[in-house]
Amino acid sequence: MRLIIRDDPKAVGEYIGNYIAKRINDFNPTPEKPFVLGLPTGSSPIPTYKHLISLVKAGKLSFKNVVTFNMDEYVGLPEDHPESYHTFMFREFFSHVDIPPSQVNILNGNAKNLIEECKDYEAKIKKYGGIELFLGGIGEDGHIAFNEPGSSLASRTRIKTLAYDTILANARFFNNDIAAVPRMALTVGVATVLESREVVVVVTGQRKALALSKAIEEGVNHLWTLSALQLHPWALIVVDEDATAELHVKTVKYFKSIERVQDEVEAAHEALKKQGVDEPVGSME
Ligand SMILES: N[C@@H]1[C@@H](O)[C@H](O)[C@@H](COP(=O)(O)O)O[C@@H]1O
Repeated sequence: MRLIIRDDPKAVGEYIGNYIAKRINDFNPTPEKPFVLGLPTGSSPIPTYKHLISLVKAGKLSFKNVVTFNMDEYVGLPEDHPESYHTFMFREFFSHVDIPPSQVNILNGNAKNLIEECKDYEAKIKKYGGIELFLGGIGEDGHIAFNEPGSSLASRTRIKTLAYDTILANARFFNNDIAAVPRMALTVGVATVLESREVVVVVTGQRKALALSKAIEEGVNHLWTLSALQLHPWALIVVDEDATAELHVKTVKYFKSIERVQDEVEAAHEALKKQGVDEPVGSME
């Protein structure tokens, strides 16, 4: 796992935006072989979306041959509700880039059969050959997507009851009316995320600091589902200074030293890929 520390959320967004753009451009996607990208909602990825939009507007990136799968959606919230993840994604991102809407996949939290909806979502991801890069965010309790504390680390896309902490945290999007926050969501599982070839997670703000330290300084633990990333061979967490507040100084120093040789790692990874070796370089993980 690598940890990249930047000064503030804007710099984090620029870093991740450039990173994703490079991955997509290097992949050289076509209609027959699209780049499959997993995406999150939340305030943390907004600077990344802003930067990706600016790259598209500058002609440096295109989403024409990108297929996206979103991480999660509330159950029972109308699709056109201002706080549905459908609305969020089109408002913050999809409406500003050149992705054909038919290539956007978001779980339908109003499906008649929610279990089938989840199964079909997993099947569709498989049909596309899996997710190339999953971008994620985390909750204050360390959840990735809506994989709340105690979620199975082998979980797949499913219906999930939201933790009270998450309902409280998300009340800010519903005029601070706790009763208005949906109690359930559909979410990809921890295993769905771990199965993607690469995972990039954005963590910004001091309120995420405890979750970050639990996830990277302690063991793999279903109470902090982000910690499952320790099992992924090609994981990157990009954070701002505020999010490092609970980390040991030696942890921060270690990851900063790793960053210094990151370019070499990237170059080695690329060289291996060119030789047809799929496994990413593991020495820096
Ligand atoms: N289900 C979403 C998560 O996928 C997201 O990571 C989290 C963080 O949101 P924010 O970035 O606004 O803190 O919010 C919700 O819980």
